[in-house]
Amino acid sequence: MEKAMRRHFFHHSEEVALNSRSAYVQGLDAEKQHCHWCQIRTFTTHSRYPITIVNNVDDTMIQSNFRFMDESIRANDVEPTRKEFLTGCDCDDDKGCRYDSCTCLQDVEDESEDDGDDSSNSDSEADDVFFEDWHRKKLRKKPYAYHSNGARTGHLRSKMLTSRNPIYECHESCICSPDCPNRVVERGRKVPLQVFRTENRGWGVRSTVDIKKGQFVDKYMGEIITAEEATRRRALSHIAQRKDVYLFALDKFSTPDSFDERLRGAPLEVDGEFVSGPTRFINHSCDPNLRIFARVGDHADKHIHDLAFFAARDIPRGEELAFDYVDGVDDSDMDALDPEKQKDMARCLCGSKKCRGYLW
Ligand SMILES: C[S@@+](CC[C@H](N)C(=O)[O-])C[C@H]1O[C@@H](n2cnc3c(N)ncnc32)[C@H](O)[C@@H]1O
Repeated sequence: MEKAMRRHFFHHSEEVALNSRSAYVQGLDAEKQHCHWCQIRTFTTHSRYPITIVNNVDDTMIQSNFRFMDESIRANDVEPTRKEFLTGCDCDDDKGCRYDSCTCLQDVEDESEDDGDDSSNSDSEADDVFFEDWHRKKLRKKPYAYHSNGARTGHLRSKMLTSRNPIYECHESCICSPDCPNRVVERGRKVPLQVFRTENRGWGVRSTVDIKKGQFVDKYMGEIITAEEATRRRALSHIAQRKDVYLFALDKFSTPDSFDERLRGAPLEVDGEFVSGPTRFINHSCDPNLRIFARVGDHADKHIHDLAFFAARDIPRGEELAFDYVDGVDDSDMDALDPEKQKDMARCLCGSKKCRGYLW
């Protein structure tokens, strides 16, 4: 690790490059492109919320064919949505985005809006003044995904946190401002993350600050590829069915009778094995402190929705971050209950009291 640091600072620093012959400079540029520290330093939020890599266990480096990116990249055959189909809300006041008229929330199901969770953070006086007019009586509040007042502003509400509902956010095509309370994932990671070497499960991830229940941590990034390409990569992978651990299907809105043909067929997938952000190193736990949610901004981009990690409970700094790789799978369906099948299964080393014993 120390060797790699030295190589980084002394062998491809700006100063050396400027004073060198051009071929040498080109060589250094190529070297920089493959340097994990250089890749991380290009992240937009790195200076405020740095990502660090530490290994106090052994000499292992992050695999050299891995590349850190702070946004997913679309494969060439995955077309972006045509501009004329992009839409946003026309709320000219951010507070309006909490109400029925905000088109970003048009697909949010109208459940009881009072989940008992917002009681300590009921609308502020400013909110009350703004909506004391007839709007307040006429427009129904939507079950908003985030707290919008008090200490928990921007944190996912408890009811949402335990659900499997997607998150609908306002976004860059909307009239509301970039400060709209309904743009949490869009504003990006605000938690410094550390990729660290664990004793027995390769690399893992932790935060160097405390994280609050419901707080957004980061997105899962990778190459966005077609279902056919994902199948091809699974077949080619030397890690066989374990390739699935890096592939996430973007299937939250997929349904055979959708009017959007992109949602009718096999969904796109995100492959984070070789190109991804720090969340690609998050390990599994049977008693996880994170949950992953589908998040959509523009409704025309449902087929390419984000995958966003949120804290399922308060997480003290330094505690390893983990999510359940098989969240939602009924325990009774699991092969882990069958002693014959256990022979081919990977042992789970999460160490929690609730450990199911096997990863898959
Ligand atoms: C998405 S990667 C996570 C990062 C990985 N530890 C690394 O070093 O690249 C998933 C792999 O991590 C390991 N892993 C994750 N959670 C584990 C657990 N609870 N027990 C044992 N191995 C685990 C398995 O090898 C799994 O294939």
